[in-house]
Amino acid sequence: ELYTALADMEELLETEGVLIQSLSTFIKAQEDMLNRLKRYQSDLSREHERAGQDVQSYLSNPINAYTLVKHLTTDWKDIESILDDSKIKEFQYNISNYHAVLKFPTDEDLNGAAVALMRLQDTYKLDTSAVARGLINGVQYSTALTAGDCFELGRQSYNNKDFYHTVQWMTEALQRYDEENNKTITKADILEYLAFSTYMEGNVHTALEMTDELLTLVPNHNRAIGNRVYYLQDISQRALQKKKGEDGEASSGLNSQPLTVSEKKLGDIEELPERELYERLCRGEVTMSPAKQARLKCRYIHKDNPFLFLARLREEEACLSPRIVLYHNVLADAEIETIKHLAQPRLKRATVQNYKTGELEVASYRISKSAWLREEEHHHIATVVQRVEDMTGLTCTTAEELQVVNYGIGGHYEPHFDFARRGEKNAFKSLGTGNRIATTLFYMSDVPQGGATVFPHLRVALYPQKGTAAFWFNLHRNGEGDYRTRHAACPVLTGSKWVSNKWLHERGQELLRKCGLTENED
Ligand SMILES: O=C(O)CCC(=O)C(=O)O
Ligand SMILES: [Fe+2]
Repeated sequence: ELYTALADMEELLETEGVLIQSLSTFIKAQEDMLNRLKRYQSDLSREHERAGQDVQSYLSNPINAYTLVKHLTTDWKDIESILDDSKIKEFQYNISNYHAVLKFPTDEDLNGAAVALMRLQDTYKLDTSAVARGLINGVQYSTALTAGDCFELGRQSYNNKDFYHTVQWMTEALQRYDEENNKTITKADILEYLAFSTYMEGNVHTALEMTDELLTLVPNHNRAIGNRVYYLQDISQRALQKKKGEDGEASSGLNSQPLTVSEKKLGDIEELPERELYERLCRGEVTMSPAKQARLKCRYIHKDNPFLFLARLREEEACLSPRIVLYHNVLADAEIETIKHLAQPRLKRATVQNYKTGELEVASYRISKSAWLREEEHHHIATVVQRVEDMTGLTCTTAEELQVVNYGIGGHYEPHFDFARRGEKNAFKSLGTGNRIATTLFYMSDVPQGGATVFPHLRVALYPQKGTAAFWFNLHRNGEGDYRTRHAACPVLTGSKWVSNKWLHERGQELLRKCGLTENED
C-alpha cells in the first residue's frame, strides 16, 4: 500500500524515472534504426530512378551492373539485419523485470488514490471541473486532466458503487471529450457509464436520453439495447404508480408531501450532525464564538521548572474548557529530521482498535501510515520525551512510545476519542498503566491546505505549524473520559502532513495532576 503516506509515494517517482529513462533509450535505438533505413531507402530509390530513365544504358555500365547486384545481395541483407526486433524484446523484458526490483502501485492503490480525491472533493466542496483543470481552491497545482483521466476516475467510483461521483466525473469526461483534438477515450464508453449511473442516481429520463445517444453512435450495443428496454419499463411503472397515487390523494384530500431539506428550518449549529460540523470545521467555515475567542491568551510560561526558566514555553490557548493549548517552537528542525528519518523505513498502515474484539485493524476512517520510536534509538527522541515532561509537568514513564504519522493526499482520521471508553476492549488494560490521560501532538510539517486537527463539539481547529505541539487532557480529574475532546484529523488537501504523538497514561501522574474538588472537573 503506497498511497496512504506521502513519504512512500516518493519511491513511485523513482520508479517512473527509471521507466522514462528506459523508454528514452529504446526510442533512441529505434530512431537510429529508422535513420539507417531511411538512408538506405533514399540511396536505393535515387539509384533506382536513375536506372529507370534508361534501363539499357544503365545496365551497360559495368559499375552500375555491379551496384545492382550488390544492392540485392549485401545491402538488402543488411537492411534485414537492421530490422532486428531484439530491441523490442529487450525493452519488454526490462519493463517486466522492473516489477521485481522497483516499487509499483497496485490496483488498490489506484482505487485508494481515487477515493481520496473524492473525499477531498466532498470535504472541501471542490468543483469537479476546476479539479479537472488542475486547480485546487484557485491554485494551479497540476496540468489539466484529459477526458480519459476523468473517465478513469469515474470508472473507479463506479467500481465502488459510488454513482454520485461517477456521474460527476463522467460528465466532466464528456465535456473534456468535446474539447479534445486528440481523443483519449470514446464517447460511447463515457455514455455507457454515465447513463447507467444517472439511472442509479434516480434520473431515468436522462438515462434514457443518454442511452439513445449511445445507440446512435453504436446501434448494436447489446448492453445499451437491454438497458433501454429496462428504462422504458421503469418509466411506465413509475407513471402507473404516480397515477394510482394521484387517485388516492384526490379521494382522501390529503397532501402528505414530506418537507424537503431546504424547507426544514436549520436549527442551531450545535444540532448539526457531527459529520457536518466536522467538515465545516475542516473548511474553516465554523469558528468559536467571538466572546469565547476573546478570552484566549498567549503567554510565556515556566511552570516553576528550572529548565523552562531558561527556555520559556510560548503557550497559546486554543480552548479554555476543556483546556487545549499549543506550545510553539518546541521541536527543532534537526529533531524533526531525525524522527522522520528513523520512522520512514518503518511506516506501516495505521490501525485502529476494534472496540468489540480489541483487535487492531485497518479502517477507511483512519488513512495514514505510522511507526513507533523508542527513546534508546536516538538521543533526539530521548530529548523530545524529556521535553514532553517539561511541557506538561507529567511523567512519561508510563507513556506509550512516540508514534510518528505521515498522511498521504486525502489522508485523514475521522472523529474519535484518544481514550478508551468503559466496556471497550483495549490494549492498555493489560499494561496496567491506566487510560490515556493526555495527548501531546507534535506537528512536524506545515500543511499548505487541509489537514487541521479539529474538535467538532468545541468548534476548535488547530492548523499544523512545523515545530508546534498541541496538548490536552483526555480524562477529567476523576479519571472519567472527557467526551468533549472528541477530535479528528481533516483530510490533507495539499502537502505532506507529518505528526508525532506521545500518549501519557494515568499511572504515575497521581502526585502530578491534582484531583478535582467537584465531580467531572476538567
Ligand atoms: O493528525 C492529527 O491531526 C490528529 C491525529 C490524532 O488524532 C491521532 O492520531 O489520534
Ligand atoms: Fe486522536
